[in-house]
Amino acid sequence: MDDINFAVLGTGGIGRRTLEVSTHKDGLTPVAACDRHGVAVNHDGLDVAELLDATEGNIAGDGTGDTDSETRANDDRVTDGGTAVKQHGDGAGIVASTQGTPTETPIDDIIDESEDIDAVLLALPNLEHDFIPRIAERFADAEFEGVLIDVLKRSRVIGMLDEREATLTDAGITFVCGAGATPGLLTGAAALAAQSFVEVEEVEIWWGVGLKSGYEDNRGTVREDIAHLDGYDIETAREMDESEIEAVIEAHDGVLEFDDMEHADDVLLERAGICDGDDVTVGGVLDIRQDEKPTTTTVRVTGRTFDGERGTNTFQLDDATSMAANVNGPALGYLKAAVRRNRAGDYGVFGPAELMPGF
Ligand SMILES: NC(=O)c1ccc[n+]([C@@H]2O[C@H](COP(=O)([O-])OP(=O)(O)OC[C@H]3O[C@@H](n4cnc5c(N)ncnc54)[C@H](O)[C@@H]3O)[C@@H](O)[C@H]2O)c1
Repeated sequence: MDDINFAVLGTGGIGRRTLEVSTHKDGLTPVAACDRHGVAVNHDGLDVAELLDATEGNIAGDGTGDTDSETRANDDRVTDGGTAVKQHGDGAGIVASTQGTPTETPIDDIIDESEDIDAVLLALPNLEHDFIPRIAERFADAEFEGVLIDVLKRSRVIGMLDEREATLTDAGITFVCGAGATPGLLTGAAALAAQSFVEVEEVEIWWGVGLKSGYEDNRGTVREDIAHLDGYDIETAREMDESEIEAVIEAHDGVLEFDDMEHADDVLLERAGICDGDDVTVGGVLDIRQDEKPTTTTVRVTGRTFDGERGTNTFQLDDATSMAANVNGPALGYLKAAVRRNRAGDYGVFGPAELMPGF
């Protein structure tokens, strides 16, 4: 396969690691990246090592995906407990890199360069449900022909992308949604595990994440997960200030447990014809204070075989594999699969299970 030039929107916890993992994969050249305040573009290839050094502990964002850069640009609060790490304001994020330039329109700046970009990975917070679908529309309006891929989690966003499918198809865009770990790797694993059965009764996804870098480096992920806790939703989580987030983490001793989450694995498995979305459950445990996973990530698919047996196929991730490895390896793997489809003229909206053996 020919080389792939790609861009990353959002260089927070996920986006930074996307760039790093891509340097270990064949044929992937990162040519553009942006965060809320800055953009870096080099069509010959970004210097990933320099960009990562410059943004270490220095993510421009608070995990809300706020589009209101005016107020943020003048906000230079130090939010890391008093050390000198900048999270907001002048010099935060990509603009700290020698490759970065400040901008108030980071996404439009990438869209302006998109004629020479094959694929764009969206590693943005999704605390406004239609944030990512609206960005997809902007790429389509600009006549981008290529791949868009996100790692979003919420079930209802998939419907919003489906509503825009005709626009995306007409533009020549292949959009892969929910292509991180869960949804993503684990959805694909469930689709594979289901192949033994002629009827799938239940899919149980149970994840464990230990975030060695904690809240500071994974603001979008942690804030969005808090929205799944009892008593919270996406609006309340978006409005919380940093001290309120820290207080929730403190009240749970750093360990947040989630049952029956609204994760898109259900709609993504249903749209691939694997099972009914109602038969899919997702839960897990997030430990924000240590590297070790609090529980082993497991996918259990229970079904009936053609010859009358009932069984459960189980897929487990090794506890040694980090969230960053399990989101970004698959995201870039799905990106490559999507570029193959796009180059073959296959456009529209796809989930990770649709890129696996059919059911
Ligand atoms: N599917 C999965 O398995 C999985 C796992 C982990 C995280 N995620 C998702 O990945 C996403 C990113 O999480 P994170 O922890 O990296 O977030 P983060 O807060 O660390 O980083 C977000 C980045 O987006 C940038 N950004 C925000 N608003 C922007 C705007 N309007 N324009 C341009 N850039 C903007 C910020 O500056 C920052 O660089 C979240 O939606 C999270 O839920 C998915």
